[in-house]
Amino acid sequence: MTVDVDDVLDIAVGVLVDAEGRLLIAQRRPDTPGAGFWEFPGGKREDGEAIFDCLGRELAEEIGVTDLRGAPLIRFAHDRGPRPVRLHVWRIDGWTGEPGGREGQTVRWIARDALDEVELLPATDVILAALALPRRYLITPRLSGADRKAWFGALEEALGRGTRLLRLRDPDLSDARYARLAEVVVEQAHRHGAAVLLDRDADMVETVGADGLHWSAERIAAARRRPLPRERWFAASAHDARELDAAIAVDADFATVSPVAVTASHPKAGPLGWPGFESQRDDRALPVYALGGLEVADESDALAHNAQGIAAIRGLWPGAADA
Ligand SMILES: Nc1nc2c([nH]c(=O)n2[C@@H]2O[C@H](COP(=O)(O)OP(=O)(O)OP(=O)(O)O)[C@@H](O)[C@H]2O)c(=O)[nH]1
Repeated sequence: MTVDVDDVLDIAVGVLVDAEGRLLIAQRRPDTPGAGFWEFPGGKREDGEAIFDCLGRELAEEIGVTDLRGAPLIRFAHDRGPRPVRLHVWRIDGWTGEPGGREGQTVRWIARDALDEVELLPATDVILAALALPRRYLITPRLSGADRKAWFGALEEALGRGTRLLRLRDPDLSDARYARLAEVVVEQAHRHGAAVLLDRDADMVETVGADGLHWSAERIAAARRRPLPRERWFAASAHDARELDAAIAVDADFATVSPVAVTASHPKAGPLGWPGFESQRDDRALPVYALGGLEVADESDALAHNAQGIAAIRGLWPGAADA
């Protein structure tokens, strides 16, 4: 008998999101591993089956929906459940049919802010982080040396165009000046429902009412534990697999990996390219943005290579491309 060295099971998972933003969850039946826990519907890939075909088959069998419309959300491996699995998770925004428990399982729609009322399968936190994060992550260009009015005008335009997550980056500013800027930016961003991450000490997040931190790979390497509670975002910069592992070790919610392409801000760094990005990112259990020389047109490549989306300074800053 031959032993399958890759004994990780490939599982296709679909997160159905309705018009109100609620999610469809199903309770595992009593006779299955993980019985009683709630999960997103899905199941094991059969030999030779394409993963999206597997998703279509499982969702038709389990909840009676077909004709799925959606996009890949995240692929990650974990061994926190009954057995090691690699989850291929899709966000599904359109389908045909009325979802219901076709195999005797209970299913229900649940608002995201009610999810702590139910016991979810371990590692669902990774899926929820990916769902909560946008496809685009704006890193602000330096304000120092720029025209202040134009900078704030561009920020307003970016927020108006739908930016929902940004990192305030200005390494030239002292902590005191950075904190003063952060207060203004947080207020402006919150008016648009956008979250702001800072790259300084954890205390400043509280002081200026920001939404979290994004630390450099050096700072992550020196950190002993997560500096913020779970309610805030904690993000990490990484450039390779080792730095991503360091981010996971301090319980980061998500990371960036760079540089994917040649960048204006770091011209000397050799780009990874998409295959390099995907092999460094691998199937680690956290959302990872692709960063470095990317723009909106690169988003579909990013999704195809297991990225949460793209992070960028110039590529997402209004007017930067023509500057
Ligand atoms: N469907 C689903 N499975 C998940 C999630 N997270 C997670 O770790 N898993 C794991 O992935 C595996 C799914 O296997 P399954 O038993 O449901 O697959 P299946 O529908 O083909 O089952 P079957 O063997 O009864 O036909 C389980 O070990 C489950 O614990 C999730 O969010 N959704």
